[in-house]
Amino acid sequence: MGLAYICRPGASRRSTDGRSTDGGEGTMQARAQIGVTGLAVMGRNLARNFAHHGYTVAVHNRTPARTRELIEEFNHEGAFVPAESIEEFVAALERPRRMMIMVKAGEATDAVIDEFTPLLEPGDMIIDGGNAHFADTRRREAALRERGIHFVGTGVSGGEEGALNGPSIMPGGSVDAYAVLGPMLETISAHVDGEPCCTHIGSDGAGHFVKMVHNGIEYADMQLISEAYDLLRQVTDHTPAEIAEIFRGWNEGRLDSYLIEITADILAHTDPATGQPFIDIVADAAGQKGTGRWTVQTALDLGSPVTAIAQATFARVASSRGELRAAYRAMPGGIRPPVRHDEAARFVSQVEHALYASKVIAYDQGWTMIRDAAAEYGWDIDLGAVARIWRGGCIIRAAFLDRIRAAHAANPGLVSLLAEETFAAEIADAQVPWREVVASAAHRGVPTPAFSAALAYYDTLRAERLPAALIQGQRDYFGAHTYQRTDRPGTFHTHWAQPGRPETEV
Ligand SMILES: NC(=O)C1=CN([C@@H]2O[C@H](COP(=O)(O)OP(=O)(O)OC[C@H]3O[C@@H](n4cnc5c(N)ncnc54)[C@H](OP(=O)(O)O)[C@@H]3O)[C@@H](O)[C@H]2O)C=CC1
Ligand SMILES: O=C(CO)[C@H](O)[C@H](O)COP(=O)(O)O
Repeated sequence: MGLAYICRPGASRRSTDGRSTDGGEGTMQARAQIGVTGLAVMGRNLARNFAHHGYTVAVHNRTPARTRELIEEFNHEGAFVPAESIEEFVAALERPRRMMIMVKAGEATDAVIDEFTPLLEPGDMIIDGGNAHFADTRRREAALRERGIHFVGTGVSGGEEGALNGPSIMPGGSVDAYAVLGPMLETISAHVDGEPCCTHIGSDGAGHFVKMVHNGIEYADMQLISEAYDLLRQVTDHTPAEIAEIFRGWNEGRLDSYLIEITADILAHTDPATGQPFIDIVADAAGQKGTGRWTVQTALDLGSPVTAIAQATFARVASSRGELRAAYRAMPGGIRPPVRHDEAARFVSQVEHALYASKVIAYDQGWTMIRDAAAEYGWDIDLGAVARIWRGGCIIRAAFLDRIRAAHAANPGLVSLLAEETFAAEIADAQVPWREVVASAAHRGVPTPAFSAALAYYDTLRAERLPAALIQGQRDYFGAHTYQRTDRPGTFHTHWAQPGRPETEV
């Protein structure tokens, strides 16, 4: 037997924005302002979040047991309309229907869209809150637009806790759809300084693109923090608990962020089974679901040089290649001893500089990629607003995002954070310790792929002249691929095999 139209007594009177305001009318034919299908950790908590904000929420899951569990555990929290069939679910939604899909990204999303679409009507809205690839979102949006259905690919970040208490939300899709959905999504999002961590990112796949880059930056930030930990562990004699305290201190300053905060907690944790530091009993092979990999693949297509994000992604892959690590393990490593105890404090300060500078570079790379995609796909993305909505709710929330927001607000054409004077001054100030840390890591055989990539990126972009000239010469030599000259316009080829190596303009 289906469960639809059973709802918590008392949720039928609406405030002016459509939210339920009171109770007292008993069981009724429910009309939900929003529906959520897919009730695993994210969908379940987003449904509860909508309900906590006064919306009547239709809930559905392929396996009905999850729907029943939600109702058993949380029905008292708000107005839910449980549905065991897709027909019941669709019938429970007010028109235009607003349904959110929170299922495993990929084939499952297509399966759910195919199942539900025949039951929908022009003007209805499907919000895909999963971590979909933006190209899939563009395809789905175009197909559903043909049928008059709005498809709103929406990035959601914040994990289980954020979904419940306020995530960062990155909706794409049409302006018309956002006019209807925006107020609801903004209401359930995190808020910082009274502003919602939700904004319309741009048309079709822009929301999922920006969420993908968020995750790419997340990979870089996590790798940089992990490298900082590893340096403090291997180059000084600090214990994990002492390093936790160092991170707690950093969290009071310019590195203030969710990821630094949880890092301190993780490092301070003792494994109850062994009494060992938790960090020492976790296998050192990093997993991934794929959004970092998509970021790197897409960056190559766009020509966006996201080197720190790429190294962070490859570092996860390398950590999981046990057979390769076994083959390299016996090779010689560092050529310098750890720093002396009395030098440790100085080294800790240098690592803080290196971490901050590398982090600025990684975020800058992410913004470059978003700008490149906006140009490629015709998305009108407000780069300052992206920083604004990442200040709360999401995994990379950090105090310094407010400065990125302010930098873009002051200069909407900002090409790089290093073109903004306070960031430029900080990075200039950090460059000596940053170089010393990377050199120190190399001397001691501590792997710092993301620190090193960020520093190399900085040196690449500030260089007056790059060895790319030699690459052009090589390409012309073996493949007649031509080159440009520095002294006059045109495209040239040198006939390398001919006597006198004459040059022709092509
Ligand atoms: N977990 C996280 O921290 C975050 C996740 N996301 C994204 O949110 C989405 C949901 O994530 P999460 O809650 O972790 O759940 P999962 O990604 O683990 O997906 C499980 C859900 O997908 C449903 N599902 C799987 N295949 C199908 C199918 N063919 N047809 C219908 N339903 C199907 C499952 O239904 P059933 O119960 O019947 O198996 C279940 O409800 C994903 O796209 C994820 O990438 C986004 C941000 C953070
Ligand atoms: O989207 C998220 C947060 O923003 C998820 O936490 C993300 O799926 C984690 O990615 P991975 O498993 O690849 O580390």
